Amino acid sequence: MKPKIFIDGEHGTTGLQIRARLAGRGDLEIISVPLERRKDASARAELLNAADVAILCLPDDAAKESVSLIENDKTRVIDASTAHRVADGWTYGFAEMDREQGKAIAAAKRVANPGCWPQGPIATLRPLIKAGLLPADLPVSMNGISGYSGGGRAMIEDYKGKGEDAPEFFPYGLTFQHKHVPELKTYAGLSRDPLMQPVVGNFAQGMITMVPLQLGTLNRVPKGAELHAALADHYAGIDGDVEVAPFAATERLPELEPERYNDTNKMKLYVFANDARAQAVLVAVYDNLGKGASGAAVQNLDLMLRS
Ligand SMILES: NC(=O)C1=CN([C@@H]2O[C@H](COP(=O)(O)OP(=O)(O)OC[C@H]3O[C@@H](n4cnc5c(N)ncnc54)[C@H](OP(=O)(O)O)[C@@H]3O)[C@@H](O)[C@H]2O)C=CC1
Ligand SMILES: CC(=O)N[C@@H](CCC(=O)OP(=O)(O)O)C(=O)O
Repeated sequence: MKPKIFIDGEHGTTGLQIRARLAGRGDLEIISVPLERRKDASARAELLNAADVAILCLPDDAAKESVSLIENDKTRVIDASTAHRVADGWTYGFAEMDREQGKAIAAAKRVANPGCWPQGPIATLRPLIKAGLLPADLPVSMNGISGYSGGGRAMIEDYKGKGEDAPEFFPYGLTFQHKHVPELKTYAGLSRDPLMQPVVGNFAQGMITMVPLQLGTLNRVPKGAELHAALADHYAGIDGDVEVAPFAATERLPELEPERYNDTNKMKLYVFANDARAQAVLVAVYDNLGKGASGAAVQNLDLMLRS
């Protein structure tokens, strides 16, 4: 029998992308709620309990409701919302973050799909902190730019409605309480709250995250080549969609543009450094709707179905 997959929120931005990525998959049976009944709890409960895997592409409160509607031991869940990312009993769905994380996801009943912003900084910081090259108590800031699809249907409609009048570069999160701070802190392995300074741009899809590092105050200042070697070593041992670019000193790199990996599940990491200044920047380029959401959800689904 083919595994039954229910995408709760299948008519929203993330849900539609997951549907598109699963279209033509003869190994799965997609079970579905009609558009007009998408918020009907009894219709969703029926499908949630019939599914082998339910993928939740909903606002946080609705995702929590969906989990509470599951009354059996069989239905496994991938939650794309922020609701369960640091919750007990949930496995964080970033398969490449550790050597064993893919196995943990494969065995899990409840998987929290990562947020788009934290994945890049986690991908770079976690291996470097684990390798002892950066201390856990390093004060970390991150910045970056995301396409407006990161804000879901409401933001997409807002940007499309404004057209040319939409801001090209719009910083937000200016109270420094972005909803991704807890998962970024937890999975990067930081002991202090990171400062997140996101920007949304006037383009639909794709993102870049950057973590600037002032290394001069550390007891032992790592060289750029050491940071790069530790990252390259981590990802060389892990099957997945994260790649580390060669270490190169360069003023500008044309491939550093946010839309570069759109419609893929790829994430590419870079280390830029100036040893004389004891400064470095860790960069990640990926698709907010790919590795940042729907692509990661499909990657996690495949891991879970193989177990
Ligand atoms: N967009 C992105 O880049 C990313 C999004 N996410 C997360 O994924 C989740 C979905 O986001 P996204 O797809 O962007 O959001 P959208 O707003 O585009 O889609 C959400 C969907 O859920 C429906 N919905 C809303 N409330 C309920 C409810 N109570 N019961 C059932 N369905 C409901 C919405 O219907 P209606 O539109 O009619 O309200 C809509 O179809 C969110 O938690 C988001 O934070 C995660 C990573 C990245
Ligand atoms: C551009 C934009 O607004 N992006 C969203 C993040 C999208 C995302 O990752 O959402 P979840 O954590 O809910 O899954 C934001 O910063 O709130």
